[in-house]
Amino acid sequence: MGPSSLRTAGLVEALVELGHSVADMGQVVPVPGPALEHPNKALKALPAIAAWTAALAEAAYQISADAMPIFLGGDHSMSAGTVSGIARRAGELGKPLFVLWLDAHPDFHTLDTTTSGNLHGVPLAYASGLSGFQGYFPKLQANVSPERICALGIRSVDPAERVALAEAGVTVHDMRAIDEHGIAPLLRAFLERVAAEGGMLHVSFDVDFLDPAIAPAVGTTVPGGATFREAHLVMEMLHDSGLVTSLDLVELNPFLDERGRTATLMVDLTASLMGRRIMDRPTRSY
Ligand SMILES: NC(=[NH2+])NCCC[C@H](N)C(=O)O
Ligand SMILES: [Mn+2]
Ligand SMILES: [Mn+2]
Repeated sequence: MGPSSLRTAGLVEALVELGHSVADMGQVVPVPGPALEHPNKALKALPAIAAWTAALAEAAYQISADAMPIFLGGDHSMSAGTVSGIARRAGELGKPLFVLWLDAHPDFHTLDTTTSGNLHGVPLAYASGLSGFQGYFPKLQANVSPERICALGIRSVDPAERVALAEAGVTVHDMRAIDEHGIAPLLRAFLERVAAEGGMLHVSFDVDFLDPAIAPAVGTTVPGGATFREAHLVMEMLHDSGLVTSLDLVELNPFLDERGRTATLMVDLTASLMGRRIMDRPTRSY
């Protein structure tokens, strides 16, 4: 329902109004795989998510050759496919891939460490090449280097994730860091790294990055998220950087929305990322 809701809220129209040409590629179709038995009995919908991951990785790899793909979810397990597919493309282009993970959660579980069994909790670990997916998820053709990942807005981390993030060397800017330093300097430092290395930048935007007061339509709300102004600032800085090459919009659940306000906000934030601005700015400000 998430993609339909984003379309209904006018995503395509907003992009066209900004001068972009948009091709709606419709739905990715997964090919069902065999039933899979895993020692972690908590895992939910493992064969289905493995099939989605394979189909999305292939779609992301293909589309990223000549367009800026925007992937509409669906829950965040989608990004196991999109990030790994983009990583394969980046590898072929000989460009380092960076990932900005906008989320309340790092989604850095493996199939062995998740206790909820919800596979939207694992995509970043999978796309980073962590072990513990072999034989269940598609074999990774390329991964994103964990040192090139920046997770921003984090405020709910499980114990196993905390350990794995530190071991892997992921940059985590939690809400405390945002409170203390402001969101702009943290993002600016990351964008400067991407630019210095001539990298591609994939942005994975989970609705629960936002404060539930402005974005209620998500199943995993956590209080104390990014404000309306912080979120638009992030999007505007990303636009000004000229570095973003692909985007995920995930976790929107319209059944939980109030008069479409979350869907509308996600469309408006995407518009900011794609060039909508209040006033023209004389110089780049990131
Ligand atoms: N994409 C998300 N909303 N992820 C939430 C994950 C929450 C928790 N860490 C879990 O693994 O169950
Ligand atoms: Mn997430
Ligand atoms: Mn989340």
